[in-house]
Amino acid sequence: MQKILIVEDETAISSVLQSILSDELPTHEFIIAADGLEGFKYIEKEDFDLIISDIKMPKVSGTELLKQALQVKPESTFVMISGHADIDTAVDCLKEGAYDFISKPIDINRLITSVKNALNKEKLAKENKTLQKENSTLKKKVSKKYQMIGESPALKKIHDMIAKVASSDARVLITGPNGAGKELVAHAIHSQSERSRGPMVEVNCAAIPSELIESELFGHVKGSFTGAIKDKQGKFELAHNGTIFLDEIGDMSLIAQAKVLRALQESKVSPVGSDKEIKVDVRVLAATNKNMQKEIEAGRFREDLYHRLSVIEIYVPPLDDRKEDIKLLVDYFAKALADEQGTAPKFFEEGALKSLESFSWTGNIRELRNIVERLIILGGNTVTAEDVAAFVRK
Ligand SMILES: Nc1ncnc2c1ncn2[C@@H]1O[C@H](COP(=O)(O)OP(=O)(O)OP(=O)(O)O)[C@@H](O)[C@H]1O
Repeated sequence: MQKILIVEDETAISSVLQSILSDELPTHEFIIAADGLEGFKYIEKEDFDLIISDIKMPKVSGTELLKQALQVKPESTFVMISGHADIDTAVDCLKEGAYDFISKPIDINRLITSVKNALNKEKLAKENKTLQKENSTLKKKVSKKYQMIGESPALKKIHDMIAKVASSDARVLITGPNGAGKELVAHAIHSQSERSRGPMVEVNCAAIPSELIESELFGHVKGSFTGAIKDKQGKFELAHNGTIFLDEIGDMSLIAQAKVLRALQESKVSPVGSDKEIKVDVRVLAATNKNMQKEIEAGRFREDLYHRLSVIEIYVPPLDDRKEDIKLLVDYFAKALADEQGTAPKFFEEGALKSLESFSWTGNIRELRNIVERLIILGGNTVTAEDVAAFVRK
């Protein structure tokens, strides 16, 4: 039940207020306090959805009550009641944080509107808080999904680099073989940066046909080419105030590279078929498994774009160069998979771990994760070296 506190020293007025408002708001509970002091005691003890307070009262005035209450309960919503003589004080109350004021003699319609609006505001504020909580839980879940496990010197160095670059807007090129964790690095940079409140938009440059990449990145207007049946926003625009992650940038066509270069130079994008330019504030992260020097020498990648993208370069080494992380990764994946399936995590015997460490992991961490999943499904309750020998062909 929603609760409203009426603080008023004139009992005639407080009972009229209560009677009018309880007709309008029959499901609300009303509590009356005879002065500011009593009102404050109630506020300390209970939470009210709305406090209606007279300004002029003996002992503690309405203004004082407002200040004190907002100190202990900053989210309280106040509607003040003022006499003709204290309109200025009423305006001051608004500056102090009151939601509204009503002057005496009280106009009933004005009172009801103000009270309903104030309650609505309170309801919206509560809903907003719940949404914020849900959002932070979701963010925590997402950041768990992108957790980077490992304590090898190589991984520690990567964590240090991420912490250093996250706070800046510098462009970062993340290099390393397939499945090594480049996407995780990109997510970690975004989530540790100021931009984490904004979007992170990922584009897999290798997966988009070259004739569509321009429209994908910069958007298009209806009718600009066959199939453009309506206006479409590009990924750069969608990433405004956030981060764009250009994955597999080494596979981007030279034509698209020229367009991206222009977007980076001017911080503006032009949708296909439009002469309009849209200003975007986007941090660019890119990743590739290609050797960029070779790509440049072969004329497949523009050197000027490479320099623009690689202000900072983070190299994620293959798993074979950090085998000391295998045990931690196996434990982590075993636990994550058990959580997903709602089962107890399986234990990997020392012998099983030793075998896994002896392999060469060309598919890197992605491959290790798949093998752990296979062993959990096919192996015994405890995964042994024999299980590894039986189910992993290396
Ligand atoms: N250090 C790590 N801790 C936990 N999981 C990891 C780690 N590194 C990679 N992974 C997991 O391995 C898989 C591959 O990682 P990711 O996609 O980041 O690699 P990538 O280098 O971007 O690969 P590709 O070049 O193929 O896109 C993902 O499921 C990722 O969550």
